Amino acid sequence: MSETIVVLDFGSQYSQLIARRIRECRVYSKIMPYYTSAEAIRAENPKGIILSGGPASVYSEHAPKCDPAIFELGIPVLGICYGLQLMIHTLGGEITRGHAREYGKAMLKIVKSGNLFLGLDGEIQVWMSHGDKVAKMPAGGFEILGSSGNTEFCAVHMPERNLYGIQFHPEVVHTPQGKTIIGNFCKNICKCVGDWTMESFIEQQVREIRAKVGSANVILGLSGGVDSSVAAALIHKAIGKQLNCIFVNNGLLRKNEAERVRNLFGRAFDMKLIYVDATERFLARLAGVEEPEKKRKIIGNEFVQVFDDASAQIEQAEFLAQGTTYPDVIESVPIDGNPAAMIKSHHNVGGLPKEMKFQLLEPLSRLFKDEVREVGRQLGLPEDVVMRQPFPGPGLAVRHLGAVSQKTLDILRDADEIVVEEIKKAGLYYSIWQTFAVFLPIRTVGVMGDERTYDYVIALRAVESTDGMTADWVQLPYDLLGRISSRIINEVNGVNRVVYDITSKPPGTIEWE
Ligand SMILES: Nc1ncnc2c1ncn2[C@@H]1O[C@H](COP(=O)(O)OP(=O)(O)OP(=O)(O)O)[C@@H](O)[C@H]1O
Ligand SMILES: O=c1[nH]c(=O)c2[nH+]cn([C@@H]3O[C@H](COP(=O)(O)O)[C@@H](O)[C@H]3O)c2[nH]1
Ligand SMILES: NC(=O)CC[C@H](N)C(=O)O
Ligand SMILES: [Mg+2]
Repeated sequence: MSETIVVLDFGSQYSQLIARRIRECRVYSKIMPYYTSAEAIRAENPKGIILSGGPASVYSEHAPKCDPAIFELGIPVLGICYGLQLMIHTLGGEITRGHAREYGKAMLKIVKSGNLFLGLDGEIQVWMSHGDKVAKMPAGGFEILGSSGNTEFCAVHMPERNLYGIQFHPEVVHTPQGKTIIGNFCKNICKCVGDWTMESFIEQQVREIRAKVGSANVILGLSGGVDSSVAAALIHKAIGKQLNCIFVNNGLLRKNEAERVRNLFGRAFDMKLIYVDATERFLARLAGVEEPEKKRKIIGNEFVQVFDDASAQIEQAEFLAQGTTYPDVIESVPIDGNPAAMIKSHHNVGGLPKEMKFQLLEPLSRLFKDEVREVGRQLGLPEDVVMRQPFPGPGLAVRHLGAVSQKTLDILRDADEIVVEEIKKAGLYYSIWQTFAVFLPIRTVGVMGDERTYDYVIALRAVESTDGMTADWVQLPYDLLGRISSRIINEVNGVNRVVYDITSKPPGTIEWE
């Protein structure tokens, strides 16, 4: 088992960031909801516990509280912001609404470095985001490690039980020494050696996959995207020919994608790859269908059927492997209850047919995306696979407004390829979340070579995002936009106008359907 630090989540927007910072110190981190019992936490055998921040106030009626026995486990605890306030409140101190709220940069004066601020002294810049403050410390036991202009008890320590609390956020980049502070907690205080590396992860997973699967067969839906590709490479390393990948060409893939995936995985990786060309099936079902949700439902259902048919040929297929990653499985704790309304139905092959009785194999379910990419690299996947931009399961259908046809999908494929080529040439592909072309089934008048044209419109979309939940349009350089536009109009038959989408999310969504 890897050394573990548990992050108790009180609904902070930064809980995942805390977990990632710990992993940057080569220590495995696990996020657990705030109501997890001290027993269940102890069962993880953690070297330390971090209490996250959170939107609530400890003195309010429905404030999320942790099991107070956590402070008696003999395991070091670091409370951050709400976590500090809760620790102090639980141990008999007093939290009140501060006179001045503190958001943004502040200076922390370190009065005692101790183990937490080892290597730091004097004044350091920290980032704050709070309205409550510690008004009174519990009687006895605590010492002050640092104060800011507004906050006397900004960093505190109880030596007897190895408890620490800080009012600022070390996990955000605006606390420049934050990494040192989290590193000090992991190494000096929790005594972790830091042996969580992707090499050790791969070795451990290979052993576990072999033990779990035995002599059975595994099937995996391979899309060519990052997650399923890395999962395939990892499982293949463990069980070789017992892995059966099913790659479905739904007729909605990018240009040359089918060939690329077959070459890489079938030939270069020598994987058992079942290639199903279901183009006709999909396009026949989609013929004349304009409504976006209807298109999505048809594609989802058809995927399941094709997958079901293909997997029926595989003997002793007891496991279904998926590229599920950590953000997919973290139990989110809704503190103020904000039920996200259904905007569009995202499709995965994950919606399995009911009759299939598979056990799931999800070897990446503890990793963040950047760790998944590192595993892919270590397994020898090329950079253009591990660094791909996300591509939606329903493919080009949600980037082609209205009813799709072979002819107009080809127009979109050609335009899309030019966009990706030019963005790569400009060195921007890997720093932008997504860049793509959208086909608009409307025609406008133009003039080419003195002749009137009446052709389709392509819209360009480029967005920055960290998780796809919110996004901002990218201010691409005008000359780059110009190059893309003239290449599309010159090289793609049927298009005579290119427009740029300058809508953020919200109010827009990233895909147009
Ligand atoms: N054309 C396809 N053939 C087979 N399986 C597919 C196909 N498209 C999607 N899938 C399955 O659906 C899952 C979810 O798709 P999703 O796009 O979320 O992940 P991904 O393609 O693996 O990675 P990424 O998020 O980087 O695109 C994939 O992991 C894969 O198992
Ligand atoms: O696997 C997927 N299946 C889907 O059905 C799907 N629809 C959208 N996306 C991707 O999700 C992110 C957010 O997209 P939207 O703002 O359009 O909802 C963006 O990254 C989209 O590309 C999908 N991914
Ligand atoms: N970021 C936080 O954890 C905020 C804690 C608490 N809600 C406050 O305003 O002080
Ligand atoms: Mg994908």
